[in-house]
Order: sequence, then structure tokens, then C-alpha cells
Amino acid sequence: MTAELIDGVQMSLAVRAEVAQRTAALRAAGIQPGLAVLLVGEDSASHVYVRKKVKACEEVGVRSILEQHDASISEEALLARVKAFNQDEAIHGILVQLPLPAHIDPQTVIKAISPAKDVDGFHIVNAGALLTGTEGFSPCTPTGCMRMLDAIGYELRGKHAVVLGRSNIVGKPMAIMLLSRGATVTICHRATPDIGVVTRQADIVVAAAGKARLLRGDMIKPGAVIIDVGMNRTEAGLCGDVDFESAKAVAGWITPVPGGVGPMTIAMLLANTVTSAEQIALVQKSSTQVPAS
Ligand SMILES: Nc1nc2c(c(=O)[nH]1)N[C@@H](CN(C=O)c1ccc(C(=O)N[C@@H](CCC(=O)O)C(=O)O)cc1)CN2
Repeated sequence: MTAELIDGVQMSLAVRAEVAQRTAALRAAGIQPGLAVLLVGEDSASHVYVRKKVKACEEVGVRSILEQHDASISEEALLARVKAFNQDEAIHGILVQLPLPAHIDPQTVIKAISPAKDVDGFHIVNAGALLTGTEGFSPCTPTGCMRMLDAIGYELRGKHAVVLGRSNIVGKPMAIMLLSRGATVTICHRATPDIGVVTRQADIVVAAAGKARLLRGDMIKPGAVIIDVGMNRTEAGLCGDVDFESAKAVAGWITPVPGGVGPMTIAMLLANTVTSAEQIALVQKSSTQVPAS
């Protein structure tokens, strides 16, 4: 068997086209969606991702402000910048690119972002909304993975989904999203003794462990859907958490790296930013409406 490729580039273009239409409608109503991006330090991968985000904004008509800070910026100074963007009416989304330097606590910084502008969906208010199935912003990478599963018409109800990795930005929210769609979910992590025993039972594996080529073909149930969130820079170049060549010989569907989940992450960020602008516009409109006498 050779797996069918899930093309994240094509899917992200479809999402971007929708976002561009919504942006055009907002602009016609006098609202220019705006995203503030805070980048701290010299992590080269972060610079690549942020450049992609800024370019994507430009392409769909979202205004972006990129603020770059030296790695030595204090936590207080960074918090002050976040708070300034919270107050800025031209800004509808705020994101702080992760990882941050070791002297800055990411949770403290994320907590300072207004939940209404938290287009990364990392704030505890939005994490709680996801957990309880109420309205809020969902993290971009797992939301992008769900869109990919939907795009191939995959029915999750009754399936066994295995998530590799338990990070706050991918593993945990991914598990909640799969669970809320009726899948039986297992999370494997560093302390799981033998992940192959678990993954061989899975109908879907989402690999987000941050370990190059962790999931090999011999650990996959024939016909399973394999979503690779990994973004590992090795001597051989960029590779995912899945050993693509051996996995594609066994799986039913598979995402490539690059060109899989990454572009969908950026597309979902654009979608969240435009949603935020639409919501803020709605609130502003209702607060300026004069009640009928
Ligand atoms: N504030 C945030 N920080 C981080 C997030 C996030 O969602 N919000 N996620 C990751 C990195 N990330 C987004 O920021 C991200 C990673 C990869 C890609 C992407 O398009 N990858 C390309 C390949 C790029 C390359 O050549 O290196 C692909 O897969 O095709 C986009 C976004 C951690 N930090």
C-alpha cells in the first residue's frame, strides 16, 4: 500500500481564499484587521515562521506589525508591549512567537494577552473554552490538523486516535479536539514505555513529540491516517516526527513535512485574526447603536 498524500499547501490556499474574502468584507465596512507579532531573540526557525506569518497576512489583506526584540529584553518590558497592543484598537490579534528565552516565563506573557485578541488560542481562558466546548480561539496547529482530517472526509467517531506529545500548544489541545469529535484518545509521551505497542492499535496518529523520525512504518496499523506535526532541523535537512518513507508504505493517508501541517498552522492564524476583527467590530457596532425610543 502507498498512502495518499494530504496536501497542506493546497488546503491552506483554500482557507486563505476564504480569509481574503472575509477581510475584503471587513475592509469594505471600514475595518482593517490587524495582527501584532512579537518576536524575541535570534532563534532562526522562529524567524522563518514569523516571516511566513507576516507574508501570509500581506497576501490576504491583514495588516501586520512585527516587533522584534533583543533576547535580553526583560519580562516586564515584554509584558508592557503586550499590554500596549491589548489597548490598541487597530490590533485584533496578538501573538508572541514561542519559544521565548529562558529568563521569560511563557505562561506569564500569554496570560497578559487579552483573551479576545489571543489568536494563538494559548490563553487559559481559551484553553478552558476548548476543554468545555464553549466559544473561544483554538490553537492553530491542532485546528489545522482537524481541518485536514475533515478535508479527507475522515469520520472520527468510534476511532482510536493516538497523539504523540503532550505540549500545551499541540498535544493536549489536539487530544481534546479529537475527543470532542467522538474518538477514543490515547496520549503517549516521554515516559510511555513502548509507543509502538500503542500506535499499532491506532486508526489515526498525530505525531507532535519533537523527535525526528520517531514513528516508523513498523509502528503503524495498515491504512491508518498519519498527521506529522514535527519540524526537526537535522543534518539531513528539515524532517518530521514520522519516518516518511517507511510510514507511507503502510499508512492510508499521510501529511508531508514540509508542505503538510505547517502551512495549515499559518492559515488558521489568519482565520483566527479575521474572526477576532469580526467579533470586535460586532461589539463596537452594538455599543454605538442608539436604542429605539
Ligand atoms: N506563538 C506561536 N509560536 C509557535 C507556534 C504557534 O502556533 N504560535 N507554533 C510553532 C511554529 N510555527 C508557528 O509559529 C510554525 C511552524 C512551521 C510552519 C511552516 O509553515 N513550516 C513549513 C516549513 C518551514 C521551513 O522551511 O522551516 C512547512 O511545514 O511546510 C509554520 C508555523 C512553534 N511556535
